Amino acid sequence: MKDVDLQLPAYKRALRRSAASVRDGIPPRRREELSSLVCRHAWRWLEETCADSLMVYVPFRSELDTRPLIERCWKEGRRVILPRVHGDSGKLSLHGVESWSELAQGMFGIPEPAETYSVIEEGSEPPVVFVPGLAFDARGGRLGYGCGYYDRLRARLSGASAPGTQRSSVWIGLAYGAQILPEVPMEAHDAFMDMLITEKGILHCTAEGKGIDARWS
Ligand SMILES: Nc1nc2c(c(=O)[nH]1)N(C=O)[C@@H](CNc1ccc(C(=O)N[C@@H](CCC(=O)O)C(=O)O)cc1)CN2
Ligand SMILES: Nc1ncnc2c1ncn2[C@@H]1O[C@H](COP(=O)(O)OP(=O)(O)OP(=O)(O)O)[C@@H](O)[C@H]1O
Repeated sequence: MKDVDLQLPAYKRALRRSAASVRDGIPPRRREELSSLVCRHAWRWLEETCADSLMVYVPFRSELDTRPLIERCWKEGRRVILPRVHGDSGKLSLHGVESWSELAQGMFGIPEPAETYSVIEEGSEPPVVFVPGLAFDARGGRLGYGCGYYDRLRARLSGASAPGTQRSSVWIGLAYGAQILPEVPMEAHDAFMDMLITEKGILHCTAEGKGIDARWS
């Protein structure tokens, strides 16, 4: 094992702590304004795509608030899919949800659908996945809470497409601009995002992640 391998977990832990405190430091009213802008950008993008279903998350702690986007999707007849955490297997199950009343506090205090509720079968997963995170970079690098739920989901969805074909789902990180860092450390199992949406607009991620300020639309 190389020195860098030994140091990476500690570096990721420190980065998680500092990214969480940056996010917590955005005043609640400002978080609400920024979230509303991000949801508008996300909806604008969704209107241009023909995806009739999408996976999204319900926010907890100081995360970007996706609730305006979820309500817009319900109003306009797009299918909203939410994850449920399975702490024992480390898996996320996916569920179609049509109103807030279908959710209850799950593990970590996140509002989640019930275990048996409108389960999305493996192999018919959503074409669009909106992803939470502590920090992102312009390559599409992402730092989560460190349990690998979204990395495992990504591996599962990739495996579901036929060998030799391109992955069919688009992964989009939703974040405040303050969460975009010059570089987030990525390991072999970490899933890259295809796009990021912040209050500045939409960024199509590239492996080089260069020219970040010029590429928001
Ligand atoms: N809104 C939302 N839903 C989500 C996620 C998310 O990031 N945001 N997830 C994204 O994966 C999954 C939940 N993942 C989570 C993983 C860890 C912790 C957590 O509280 N971790 C502790 C540290 C635990 C440890 O170090 O062992 C902490 O942060 O204090 C919370 C949620 C699924 N649903
Ligand atoms: N495809 C996978 N199969 C099995 N284990 C995985 C897979 N992807 C990630 N993991 C495991 O998940 C753990 C957490 O990974 P990492 O530190 O990258 O989390 P994260 O991406 O920041 O968090 P999260 O996705 O929960 O928000 C690691 O121990 C890793 O080995």
